[in-house]
This record gives sequence, structure tokens and C-alpha cells, in this order.
Amino acid sequence: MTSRHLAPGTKLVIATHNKGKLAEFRDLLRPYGIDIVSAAELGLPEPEETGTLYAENAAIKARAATTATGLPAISDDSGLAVDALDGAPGLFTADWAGNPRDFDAAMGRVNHELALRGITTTGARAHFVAALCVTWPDGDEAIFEGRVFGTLVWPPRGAAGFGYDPMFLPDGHQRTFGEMTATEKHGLPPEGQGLSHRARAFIGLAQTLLAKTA
Ligand SMILES: O=c1nc[nH]c2c1ncn2[C@H]1C[C@H](O)[C@@H](COP(=O)(O)OP(=O)(O)OP(=O)(O)O)O1
Ligand SMILES: [Mg+2]
Repeated sequence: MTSRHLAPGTKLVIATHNKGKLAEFRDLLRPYGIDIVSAAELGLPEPEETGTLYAENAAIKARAATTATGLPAISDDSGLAVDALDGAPGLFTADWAGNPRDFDAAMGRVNHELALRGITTTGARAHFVAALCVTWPDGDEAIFEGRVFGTLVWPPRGAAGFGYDPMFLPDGHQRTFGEMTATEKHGLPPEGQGLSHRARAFIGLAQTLLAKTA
């Protein structure tokens, strides 16, 4: 585990081309006074995600950004695992949305694959996973993981968030991630203990690497 700190004023690359994730990281990092820029904004290419684990893909993305810029980077590799689909789409969650991304089609495919197995989508068990990787210019790196369990709903509900948010209902809640504000989806202290997979992973990262300035 690194003892390094992302000090206020540090320039940090968010190694993503996903605008929804970037918006969440901007929000999560706002209290820490860190100057962030995304890989997409820097015009960096999207590295091939050839890993067999979320943590591996996260490391590939963060290392590519640090190598290209000489700056520390944070990446996120995440996905939705549906129990009745043996964990699919899992590592292929982004791929199910095609290129360019179409998440209505991706959610439709989840619904369709469940229907093929005779399973009702509403109530089907699922969870989101996120692995965040921080890489430093000297090659040091650290991984933080988070997950959130819940059920699917069909039809999807809500227009907030991104990706598969409108079809995911976290356990203990009445509204999908698509019906929550960003703050509710994060569910961070002092109001909550961390709700989304990304926010739960971020808590570990923040405790280890960030000093609160506001
Ligand atoms: O909170 C979430 N709410 C809804 N959907 C989500 C979430 N978190 C991940 N997801 C889905 C959509 C995303 O496309 C895929 C991850 O794929 P993943 O490769 O990690 O991200 P990506 O290709 O969209 O962006 P990038 O690799 O540039 O960071 O899982
Ligand atoms: Mg990706």
C-alpha cells in the first residue's frame, strides 16, 4: 500500500472516456482541492481492456494515462453482474452497449437474455462492481474496490446518472440509480456509509490518499 498523498493543488488525470464517470469523479473529488483533467479531454487514446479482472483493466487504463502524461492518474473499471446470467455482462458491460454506446439497447439486451431463460427482469438479483486504480509517475500503484447489491427493474426508471442506472434498484431503496441525484447515488458520509460501487471504492481511496481541504 502506498503512503503517498494526493495533496491539494495536485494535477491528476481521470483515466476515462466515459462522461458519466467523469462527472461522478468531479463530484467526489470536489472537497479535496485537486485539479483534474480527463484522458478524453487530453486526447489520449482508449487503451485496450485486455484484463480478466476489473482490477487489471483499471490498472491498464491508469498506467496508460500516467505513462502518457507523467502525472498521477485514477481510473475506474466497472460492470454490472446479473446472477441469473452467470455474472454477465460483467467485464463486458461496456461492450454490450456497442460503439457508439447505446445503453437503452444494452439494458434491452439484459432484459432479453433474462427472458430467454424464462426469468422476469424485475426482481432479478444483480450487483455493480468498481475497481479504482491510482498510478504514480514512479510506477507505484494502488487498487480500491467497491460493490453494491440490488435488483433489476423493467422497464427502466429515471433519466439521471448514466449507463445501466435506470434498471438498477439498490437494496433497501425505493428508487433506481436513474431516479437518484448524484449525491444520493454516492450516499457518502455523513448522510450515508457509501452507496454506489464507485463511491464505496472511493471511500477507501480517500482514506488512503486524500486530505480533506473543505
Ligand atoms: O455507476 C454506474 N451506473 C450505471 N452503469 C455503470 C456504472 N458503472 C459502470 N457502469 C456500466 C456502464 C459502463 O460503460 C460499464 C463500465 O465499463 P468500463 O470499461 O469500466 O467503462 P467505459 O468503457 O464506459 O469508460 P472507460 O473505460 O473509458 O472508463 O459499466
Ligand atoms: Mg472501457
